[in-house]
Amino acid sequence: MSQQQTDVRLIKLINTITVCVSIAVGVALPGLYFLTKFNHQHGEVAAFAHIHGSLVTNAINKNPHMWRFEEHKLMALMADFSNTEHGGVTHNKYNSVHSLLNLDRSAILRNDEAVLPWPVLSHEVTLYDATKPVAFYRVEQTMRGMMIETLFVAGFGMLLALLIAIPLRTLPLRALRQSQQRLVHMAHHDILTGLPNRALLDDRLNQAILYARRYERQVTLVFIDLDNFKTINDSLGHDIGDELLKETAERMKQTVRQTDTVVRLGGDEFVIILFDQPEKAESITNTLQKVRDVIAQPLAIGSHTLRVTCSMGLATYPEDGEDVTTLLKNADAAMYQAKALGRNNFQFYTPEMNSKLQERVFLQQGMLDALAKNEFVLLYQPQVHIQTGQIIGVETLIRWQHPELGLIPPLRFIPLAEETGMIVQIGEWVLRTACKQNKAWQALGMPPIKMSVNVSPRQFKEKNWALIVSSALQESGLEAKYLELEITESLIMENVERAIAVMNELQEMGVQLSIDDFGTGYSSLSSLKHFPVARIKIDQSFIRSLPGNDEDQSIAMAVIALGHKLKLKVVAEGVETEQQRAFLYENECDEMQGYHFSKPVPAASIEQMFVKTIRS
Ligand SMILES: Nc1nc2c(ncn2[C@@H]2O[C@H](COP(=O)(O)O[C@H]3[C@@H](O)[C@H](n4cnc5c(=O)[nH]c(N)nc54)O[C@@H]3COP(=O)(O)O)[C@@H](O)[C@H]2O)c(=O)[nH]1
Repeated sequence: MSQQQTDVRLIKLINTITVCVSIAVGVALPGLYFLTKFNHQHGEVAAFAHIHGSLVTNAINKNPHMWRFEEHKLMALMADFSNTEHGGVTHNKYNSVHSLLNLDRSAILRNDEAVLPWPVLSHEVTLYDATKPVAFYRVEQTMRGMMIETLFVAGFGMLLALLIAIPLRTLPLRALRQSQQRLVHMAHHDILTGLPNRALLDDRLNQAILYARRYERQVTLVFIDLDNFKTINDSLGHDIGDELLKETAERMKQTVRQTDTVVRLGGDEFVIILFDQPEKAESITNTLQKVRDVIAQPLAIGSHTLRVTCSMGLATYPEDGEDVTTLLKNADAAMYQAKALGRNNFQFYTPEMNSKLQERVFLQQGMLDALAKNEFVLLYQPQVHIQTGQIIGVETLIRWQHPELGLIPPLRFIPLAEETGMIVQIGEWVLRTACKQNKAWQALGMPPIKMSVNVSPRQFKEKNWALIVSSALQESGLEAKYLELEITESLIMENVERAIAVMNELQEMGVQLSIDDFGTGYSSLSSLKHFPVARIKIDQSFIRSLPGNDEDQSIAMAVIALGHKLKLKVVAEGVETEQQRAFLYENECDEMQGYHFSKPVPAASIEQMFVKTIRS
């Protein structure tokens, strides 16, 4: 049954109850009053008739032949009884007419000649001489007074019924109306922020498009996604995340015009409909800048001061789409482009963006069963001891052998896997395969080397991550000391305490840890000494311009010195030239990895490298 039908039924029920209660009060009250009064008066009249009747019967019995002639005496008796208290019975306030009647019911005596006002209540008793009926005694009383009183009570009853009926009907109807309004509001608004939701977005955007079509104006749809919301939500909890969303929503609302609509699509995704735009880019840019600035303002929640940025994508009617679905799809594509371009910026939609989004969807769907179809492959890049030139380990690097797109590099699908959570399964597969491969190399008689595996933030946050690592080691039979997990600096900095706890757990298992991309993640140098890591990897961006660039020289030398002071091994990434190798050799960097020695290669190539090394 629809909500509308239920409501109609409820209204009918409320009306019926109101009518029933009104009738009960308005009719039953005077009815009850009348019945009580009637019974009382009827009883009184009957009592009078019996008492008087017995007195007259006494007179008859005393003087069986003469009582008919004792008119005065009987009259006095009747008058007496009709106006005074007698025998414990108080006389009724309504006048009574007492009559002594013949057997043919013609009057012998009557105490009052006045005609009693209608309606009249009467009671008759038969008078006997011995056992023989000789007369009747009748008492009559008017019910007029009682009827008038009943009318007053009826009037009062109706007033009371009205007083009850008004709130009885209006209160539940008001509550019903309020609940209907609440339901309608809930159906069109987001509960957390109070902003319009997707359903209302369709309606408002349609209206805006119709208006723009008629007056030859434009409508711009801005798709907004908060950049680092997920990290905040995961690390500080949902309550803080909710507060952040509420405040961000309020800030956006305050920034745009009242005719514009801010919508929450869900999660950390918002949409703004910029209504009635004169032209496309220029005037909008100011608004977008304001929205971006207002979102980026620091926000104090509890003891935390939070900063979020946002990525925005824009699609404009009519140029980028003429209906709600197309505009939304294109603004979404533009937003993804903004994300891909480093976040915290806005992008206007271009048709090429859709092909990127299509690829994204295509990859996302393909990734779901790529594991089952065995489409992922691992390459291994040697890590070399700079002083001896010996391979001391390899870094595991994934590739996706796509049946249609060919070999896909990790940067095209790992961020997507990270976003969708698929990285957890993929990462586990990489870990297990890498451990088995290293053990297989050992079984082939190769000298034991260290196998480095990249750990993504999402994987590291898994509650049972350490357990997965231990199970991969057990399953492969690889000793923990031959496994190294590479964790990025920014991952550690997301939640330093937890990262240290997990790293300690892994270190206790005997697994080695290294900090990847060192120098790019703003880790505080003081906290570095608490990280249970064995190695730091200088990011390739600092190696690329060596030895020519003075600043990169200083950074590389500083990282090497810092690492050695903390008793850590230092590895240089992305070493491509002999000059770079020489610089690192002179500055006592411990290990290196890069195209200068070898690109990432399949497992068989690593085996051949070892065979060559042994032969030479
Ligand atoms: N979570 C996981 N991340 C992974 C995994 N496999 C790879 N990745 C990450 O993807 C990023 C890109 O990797 P890739 O394209 O494989 O690039 C690596 C090397 O090929 C490249 N490299 C190495 N030497 C050189 C060089 O001399 N020049 C040059 N231009 N590039 C070089 O560097 C990448 C290795 O980077 P890093 O991991 O920082 O050591 C990359 O971030 C991978 O981490 C995976 O299984 N899981």
